Formats: sequence, C-alpha cells, structure tokens
Amino acid sequence: MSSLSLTDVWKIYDGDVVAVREASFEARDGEFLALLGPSGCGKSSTMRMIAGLETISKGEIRFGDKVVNNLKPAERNVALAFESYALYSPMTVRENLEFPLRSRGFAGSEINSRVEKVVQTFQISDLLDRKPSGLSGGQAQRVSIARALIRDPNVMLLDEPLSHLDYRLRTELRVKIRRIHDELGATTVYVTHDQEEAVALSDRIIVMNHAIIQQIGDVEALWTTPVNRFVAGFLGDPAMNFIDAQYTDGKMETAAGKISAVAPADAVTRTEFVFGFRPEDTEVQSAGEHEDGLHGEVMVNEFHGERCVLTIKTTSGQLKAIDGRASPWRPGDLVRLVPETGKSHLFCSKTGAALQHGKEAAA
Ligand SMILES: Nc1ncnc2c1ncn2[C@@H]1O[C@H](COP(=O)(O)OP(=O)(O)OP(=O)(O)O)[C@@H](O)[C@H]1O
Repeated sequence: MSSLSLTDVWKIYDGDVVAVREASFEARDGEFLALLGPSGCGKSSTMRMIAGLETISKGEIRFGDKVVNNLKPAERNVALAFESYALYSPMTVRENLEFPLRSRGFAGSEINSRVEKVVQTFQISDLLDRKPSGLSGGQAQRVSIARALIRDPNVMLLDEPLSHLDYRLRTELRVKIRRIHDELGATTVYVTHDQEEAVALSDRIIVMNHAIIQQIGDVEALWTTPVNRFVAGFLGDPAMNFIDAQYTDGKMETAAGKISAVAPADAVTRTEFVFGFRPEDTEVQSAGEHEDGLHGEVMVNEFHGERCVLTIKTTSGQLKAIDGRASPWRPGDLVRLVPETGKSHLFCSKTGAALQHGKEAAA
C-alpha cells in the first residue's frame, strides 16, 4: 500500500483545453478519498493521469516517495474500475476475473479462492461463463469492480463504478466497496458526481469545479465552512438557499424581508453580499404581523416520510425549507422564513468566496 500525492498537476488537451488546473492533494496511506464534482469538471482526467492512462501535462504524481509520471499503467499496480467497464471481450467473466491474478503469477488455489470470494460479494456467480457482450450494463459494472478489487493493489481508482446500477443495488454495493477498502487497507480514490455517495463512502472529499479543486476536507468541514458558494451549494439536498442581501442600519435587508443579527453589523464591511442558509436550518412560521423574516407563499409541500420539503415563492426567488413530518402548510399559505442565523453563510456577490467577518475566507 502507499500514499498518493499530486503536486501542481495540469492536464491540457489539444493545446488549449484545460481539464485539470494545478491540482494538488494527498491521499494518505489507506485513506478513502472521493473526487466530487459536476460533469466535465476534470474528475476522470485526474484519475486517468493517476492510473497512467493519460500523460501529465505539468506537475508530479507520486506513490509513496516514488514519482510515477513516466511509469506505464501496469508498473503502477493500480486497480481500476471505470464507468465504461473495459472488460476483455473475448474472455468469459471468470477469465476476466482470473486475468489480473494469472498475470501476476498467483497459484491456482489462490486464484480459485479469490474468484470465489469476489463472486459472492458482488453476486455474479451465475455470470461466470458469459462473455461481456452477454451482460447488462449493471452486470458488467459489477464484474468490473470485482476484477479491480480481486488483487492487492497499491492504489484503487474507482471512477463512477456504480453509475449503471439501480438505487438499491448502488447503496448495497457501496457498503461492500467500503468494507473491501477497509480489509485491503488500500489507498482509494473514488470519482462521483453524487454527493450522497461521496458522503457515505469517504474519509475526505475533494470538491472540483471547472478544472480546479475548490476545497478538500471531511464532510463536517465542507458542510460548516464551505470556502465558496459552489461548495456550499453542491453539498446538501435540497441545496442551500442563496439570496442577494445588503446591510443597512444594522439589519440585513433582502427583497423578501429583513433579518436582524446575521452577524454584528460592524463585522460586515461590505454592503452587498449573498446570504446563504440551508433548508434544514430554517424555521417556517405564519406570516403574521412580524416584520422580521423572509416573506413568501407556499407553492409545494412535499412529504418525504421523516420530513416535509417546502418550496416557497418570494420576491428573492424560490426558497426551500425543511419542516417536520406533520407540516401544516398548504399551497397558497403566506409564511415567514426565519433562518437560524448562527448557521448561515455570507458570500461575496462577485466572486462567490465565503466571507467571514467581512473578509474573504482562505481557500
Ligand atoms: N481526450 C480529450 N480531448 C479533449 N478534451 C477532453 C478529452 N477528455 C476530456 N476532455 C475535456 O476535458 C474536460 C474534463 O473532462 P473529464 O472527463 O475529465 O471530466 P469529468 O468531471 O470526469 O466529467 P464526467 O463526470 O462527465 O465524466 C471536459 O471539458 C472534456 O470535454
């Protein structure tokens, strides 16, 4: 096993497409890292450079102390499971699973016991004699993960490995992936655009957007101290509410209403900013006579079992609030949203950077 580090790594395609810009991070020995971001942000390019499937335009990648920039994929001892499966088509599923072990000289009995184990784990015993062309997308994906995890790699790289599976199987298999990671102790990087998957699986999350790493941290850090509006909005479902606001006479004013005491007035040196608050940190009250709060009209109240999600139309745009399972509000009701100000966030209107006491937070 080994740690993995990237130092100022760039990927530039065709001379001018910057897919990854100055990426630097370290996965500690045995750590499970998720690389999270929207489509096209550069996640797969990062993974392919770590795997050795793409050249590195600039920068350095190390496994432990060793620079691997010029090593071929086979020399890096990485286990790969990519969304596109990449199974060997002339071979049966069994032969596909045995291949990485045979090519490393494992004994026959060891091969049999390892195949038996992954076949059980990934529920693919009835597929062993089929060729990849006879598998569904979800079945091929399970075989691909099983093949990646069958040996003892230095580093496991899993790129959207569960994307073709239904929700139930996805949640089941992610638990198994995490367990195998813990058993092997392998350093793992897991690419996903699904925040729920990243949160459930990983020790730390790297959030990427537009080729740039935005923030690296555990879930708690990303949740409570997002460095910018993108990170704040990417984690959480429903996402954080954002509204334009300004400070006047010690109160925060928005088009939808006033809120007192977001932060001491003298702490906010800017007059205009974006106010962010999470739906779960928002109290919903009857509009009443109170001046304080964000006023609006209930559009939808969705029942989600343990909670209800309200969509409220305001002059600052649509906002979301989470209420208890017995939420009384109905479409057309006039309500007042009172964000829990201790848990709210302020962002620069121009750059989106988080503001802390009027200053931009360090990334
Ligand atoms: N071989 C290539 N040649 C030119 N541009 C490429 C190539 N591969 C990727 N790109 C571009 O690089 C950027 C990042 O792509 P990448 O596949 O790394 O993103 P991603 O975050 O993995 O996206 P997705 O989640 O959709 O797979 C995109 O703009 C993409 O169009």
